[in-house]
Amino acid sequence: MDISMHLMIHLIVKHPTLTTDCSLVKDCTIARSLHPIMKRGFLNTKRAKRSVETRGPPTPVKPEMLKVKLPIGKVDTTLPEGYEPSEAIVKECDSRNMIYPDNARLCTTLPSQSFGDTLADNPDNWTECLFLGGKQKREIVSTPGFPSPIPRPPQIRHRIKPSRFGIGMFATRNIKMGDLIVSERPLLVSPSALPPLIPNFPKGFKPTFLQFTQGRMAEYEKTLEICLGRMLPENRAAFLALHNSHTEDGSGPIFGRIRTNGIGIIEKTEKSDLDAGDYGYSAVFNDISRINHSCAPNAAYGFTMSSFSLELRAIRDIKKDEEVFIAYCSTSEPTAERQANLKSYDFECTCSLCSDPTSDALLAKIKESTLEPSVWSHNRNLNGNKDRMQYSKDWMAAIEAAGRQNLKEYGSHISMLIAASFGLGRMDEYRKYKEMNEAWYLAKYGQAMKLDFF
Ligand SMILES: C[S@@+](CC[C@H](N)C(=O)[O-])C[C@H]1O[C@@H](n2cnc3c(N)ncnc32)[C@H](O)[C@@H]1O
Repeated sequence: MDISMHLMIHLIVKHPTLTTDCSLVKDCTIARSLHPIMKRGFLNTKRAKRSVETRGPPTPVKPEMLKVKLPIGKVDTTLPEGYEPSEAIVKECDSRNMIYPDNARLCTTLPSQSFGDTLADNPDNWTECLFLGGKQKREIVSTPGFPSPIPRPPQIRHRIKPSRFGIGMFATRNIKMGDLIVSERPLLVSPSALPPLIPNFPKGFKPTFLQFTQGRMAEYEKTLEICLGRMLPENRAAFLALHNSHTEDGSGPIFGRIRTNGIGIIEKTEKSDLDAGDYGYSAVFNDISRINHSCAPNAAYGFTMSSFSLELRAIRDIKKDEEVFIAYCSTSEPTAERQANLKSYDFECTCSLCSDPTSDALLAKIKESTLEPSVWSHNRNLNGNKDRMQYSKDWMAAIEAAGRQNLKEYGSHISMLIAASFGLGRMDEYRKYKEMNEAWYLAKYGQAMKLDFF
């Protein structure tokens, strides 16, 4: 008997539901029991009787209670006496299944993984995904080319090691703007917002908004435990080794790490409401989640659906041994707004911009610099094009001196230089700015955004 036959018999014995044509790790859906435990004989136990007595059916909830304002910092995390998160009812399904009800909480592994596969079999790794409904899985799996191998730089260009801010990522060689630093498949993808899980508080208990949110987070943690339980042990250990800046606000250890390390990869489709399937999704990574924040970052990222990986690229040239930074918040906001947006990460930013009192005034001028209509108007006049070139070169130099190449205005000035150099027939400069433009766009928006110019 050959080794693959041995393996198959072993798998079928170990996983009796497995048939020879279905060796893939199964999906599962997660529902909730109204009561904490649902085992044979459950209703005869003391705990169950108490539960049946004290818990009613979930009470209707006012929509404002479901608004996603998560606590940060140190808050009162006590939950009412008698409350326990509901037990999850897990139902396995064939991982080739694509149709799931909109309200299903679906755990699936992408790309599909075979039973017994190890990271040596697939160094590109797998992602454990929690989706609300089947829409995201259908969209991802039907992406042309999915699952393509993750792109790799020609040599390893990053290292994870201690930094001023805990652990961080560092460049192991000089990296040019636009170059790939690393691409990585997430360990976990899950909804960016808290799903609408209503806690079953004891009958008659009227929770405050904070208590209600604490209950929702406790319920959600149970779901996340199931996702984590499906991971390869190495991936689970890597996830749990990540930093958690939400240890005192009631987020569980898994949700806390998602809040600390998650990077938005799938936008929600509707801005205003959070129907199932319209949730945005965020991803947590082994290496990329170690990158610290700067408001003047030297790297940016884009998610590529076909390889299901995040591509991290240099948004400006990076020197060997320099720390790699991304921005955790929008960098086109003034300092006070940025600091407020960073509160949930539990640190005060001390980057070169946050510590420079003149940086907000310069930011306002940079934004205005691309709004000037005379700069953009079609200009065949030779002097006009010369003026435009000088204007954009000066602004690019100012933006570079501030290390703010990640601002979209930097890209606008490169585009302006392409047009003006073309108008002046300066083809060497034209080619130089066109190359720069390609590198910058790739870093800023990833593979998804390709710009055709001239
Ligand atoms: C996504 S983790 C980054 C990796 C983290 N340094 C680690 O040790 O794993 C985010 C956390 O890193 C720290 N951090 C990131 N950027 C920082 C900065 N600019 N200043 C201070 N702390 C920072 C904060 O503790 C933040 O909650």
